[in-house]
Amino acid sequence: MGEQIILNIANVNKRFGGLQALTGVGIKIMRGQIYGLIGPNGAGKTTFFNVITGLYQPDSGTFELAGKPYSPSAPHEVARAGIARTFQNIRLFGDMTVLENVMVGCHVRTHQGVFGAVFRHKAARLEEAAIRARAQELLEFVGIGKFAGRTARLLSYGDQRRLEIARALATEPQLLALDEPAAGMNATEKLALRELLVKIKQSGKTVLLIEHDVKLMMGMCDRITVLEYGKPIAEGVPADIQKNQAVIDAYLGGAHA
Ligand SMILES: Nc1ncnc2c1ncn2[C@@H]1O[C@H](COP(=O)(O)OP(=O)(O)OP(=O)(O)O)[C@@H](O)[C@H]1O
Repeated sequence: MGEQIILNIANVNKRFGGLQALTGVGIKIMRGQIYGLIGPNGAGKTTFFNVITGLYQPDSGTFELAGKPYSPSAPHEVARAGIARTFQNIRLFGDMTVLENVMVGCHVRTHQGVFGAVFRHKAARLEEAAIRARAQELLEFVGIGKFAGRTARLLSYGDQRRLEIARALATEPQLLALDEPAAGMNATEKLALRELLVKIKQSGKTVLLIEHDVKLMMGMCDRITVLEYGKPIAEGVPADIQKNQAVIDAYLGGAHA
């Protein structure tokens, strides 16, 4: 089986008024990789992520998902193309149950959609049962199956992040994009997150993530791109990134430590 490029983005430029936030940024991710985006504060990581996922309009750039051009013109277009994302600040339906949160994600890919579910035709009822089972399966997969009936906002912080990941997986994405999934986690939760991401990779999914914890990234990513002041300064396997002088300088630079 040959390697397949799942995400191929080139030459992204993005300006905010007088600030050139991204200059000639690109990324090439192979299917089944965990791919990391790192860089000091203000390097442009979130901006690049927001461009990829349709939240910000780029000034230029080419975008391909699984060999097909996709338009990052709006978040729903990107979701339909097959990129699911999570956010730095957790965005769950806090008053719904844990299971229902994942079921919402499943509905993105079903025939009946939300209206079918509301009007409860027979076909919709059958599909609803299948969705419920699939949602439960995803909760087991991310390790929070026993909390299915709990109100989402009552989950611990780490488990809410797991729930977000389950909900994103429910849309059956080609690419899972995670914005700082370890933010606010303690060391134990971080290790558990790393295990989960490796498991997701082993299930055949591709993951792109931004993360500030460089050590965590080095131990988990297949490849890493480093941004500084909106420009790519290094790309490669963690062992090479760690030794790269430009990367070391960027992190030790102090101005944005
Ligand atoms: N909506 C916006 N309007 C104007 N400037 C912005 C906007 N979003 C980001 N910027 C600027 O673009 C630059 C890159 O910011 P960005 O948030 O992408 O960096 P980052 O690498 O994600 O940083 P951090 O690690 O702190 O999250 C910064 O100088 C920031 O102030």
